[in-house]
Formats: sequence, C-alpha cells, structure tokens
Amino acid sequence: MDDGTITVGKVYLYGGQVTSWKNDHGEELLFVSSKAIFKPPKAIRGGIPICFPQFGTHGNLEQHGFARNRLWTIDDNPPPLPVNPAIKAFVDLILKPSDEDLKIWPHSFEFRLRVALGPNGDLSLTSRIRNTNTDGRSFSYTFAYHTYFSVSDISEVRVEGLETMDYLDNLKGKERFTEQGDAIVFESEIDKVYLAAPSKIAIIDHEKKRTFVLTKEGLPDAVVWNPWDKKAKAMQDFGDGEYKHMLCVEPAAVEKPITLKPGEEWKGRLALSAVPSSYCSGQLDPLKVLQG
Ligand SMILES: O=P(O)(O)OC[C@H]1O[C@@H](O)[C@H](O)[C@@H](O)[C@@H]1O
Repeated sequence: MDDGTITVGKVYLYGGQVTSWKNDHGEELLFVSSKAIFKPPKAIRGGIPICFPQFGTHGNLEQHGFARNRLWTIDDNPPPLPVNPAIKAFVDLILKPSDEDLKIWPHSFEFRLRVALGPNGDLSLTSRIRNTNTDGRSFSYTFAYHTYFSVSDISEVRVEGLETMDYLDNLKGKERFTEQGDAIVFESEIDKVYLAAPSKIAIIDHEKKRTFVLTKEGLPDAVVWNPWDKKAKAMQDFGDGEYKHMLCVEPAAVEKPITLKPGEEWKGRLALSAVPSSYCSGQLDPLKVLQG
C-alpha cells in the first residue's frame, strides 16, 4: 500500500502477514526482528502473523497453526463487502487449504483477510473464515492476530484494559489466575491469555509518548507475550536484546474454539491506531484512552 509519497504499510503473501505499519512521520509502529527469516518453513518473526486454525499448543497441529507459513494469494476482484467510506486503501488476501494441508487438518475453508488503511493512518485487519466442507461436517478452530508492537523500552510500557481479568498463564501450565487491579507493567517474561478481555486495550509507551489503541471484534481473548532475555537468546530468528523493543498483544479466540457449520462464516476484526499519549500530573488517564 503506497500513498504516492511514503510507504505506509507492507503485507507479505507469505503468511498473509502485515510486516510494516508507519505513521505519517514515517515511523515504524510494528516490530520485526532484525533476524526475521522471510521464507518457509518458519513464520516471519514480527508484524502481524495470523494464528489459524490453532493458537499456540491448544491442539495437535504445529504451534500457532499453519496459516502463518503458507503462501496466500491476492484477490484482484474482491467482493463488495461493506466498506467503510473512510478507508483509503485495502487489499484482500485469500488462503485455501492445499492437498497437504487437508491431510493435517481435514477441512475445506476459505479465509479472506482484508487489510485496510483508514483515516489518520489507522490499520484494520478483518478475517472472514468460511466453512466450505461439502461433506456436511462442522469444524472448530482457535485464532489470534499475533501483533508485535514496536516499543521504545519495555520497562517504560504499560497495558491498560486487562486489569482484574482472568487469565491462563502459559508459563504455569495454562493455570487460571486473576490479574490485580493495576495496569500491566513488564519486568520479566510474560505469556498470558487474558479471557473475555474488553474490546479496547491500550498500550502506553511512556518514553515515546505514544499510545496504541487496539479495538477487537469477534475475538474475546487477548494474549500478552514478551520472551524476555533467556528465551530471546534461545530463539534463532530473534536478536538477544530485541525483547526490550517489542511487545505482543494479540486479540484472540483461545479459550472457547469457534465452530462453523458448512456454509457458515465467521468474522474477526482488529483495528489499530497510534495516538499521542496525554499526561496528567505524570499519570495517563486510562478513561481518556479507552473511551475517548
Ligand atoms: O515462536 P512462536 O511459535 O512464534 O511463538 C511465540 C509465542 O507466541 C505467543 O503467542 C505464545 O503465547 C507463546 O507461548 C509463544 O512462545
């Protein structure tokens, strides 16, 4: 997507993956590792990988499913879906299972991902997944937009909107806990699936004075992940110190898989905006961010 002067977004057919989203100053808002590998068999480390038809290890498939390491195609003739008139540019990517995919997940589907740039440079991703099985069978899946945000320094970041939520802690055998009343801050590795999270979540980067606002629809959960130093070192496609400059907040459907009957379609949407943070006596006003 190009507005004629600066490139404001980049989408790879490999993984159907958004790898760049810039503001009007040309600043990159998504994190992509300097060690990312842009070819099979692994997913690109950064941007917005799509986890489908399985999130994480919640099933028998490879971690996070296969959609993130398949080649998607562009739909040159997208259907006239309800389009927000304010949208400046969009592209529709399609994924259908190959014969090999059908051997590991025996279901026919059409996955249409619409990536759109809206007013003020907002980025939205809308997934439409349709069950195209002709044998009458339903299928179930879990899903996530594994969004890697670029942050100045993870120790200067807080996440608002997930306070008091229940979560499954992936670092403690997926055991269920309840978050305390304070905004989430980061001092060590985190890998949590917040359940029934609110539709708006804010990531506040104090140093950059920037707030990312995530709005999600059709996706009840939200995963928060940062590998921290030890896991970072163990990852081949991730720089040792890069954990300081990224945070994944991933709108997801994990706890309750989505089930589609033949012919049924599901829609899951993520909208992202980056706004200047406003300070009020050293504190951010979460209400302004989350409601304003
Ligand atoms: O290395 P991957 O497969 O891209 O996964 C990265 C992380 O993705 C997160 O979504 C998971 O909750 C973590 O458990 C996982 O480690």
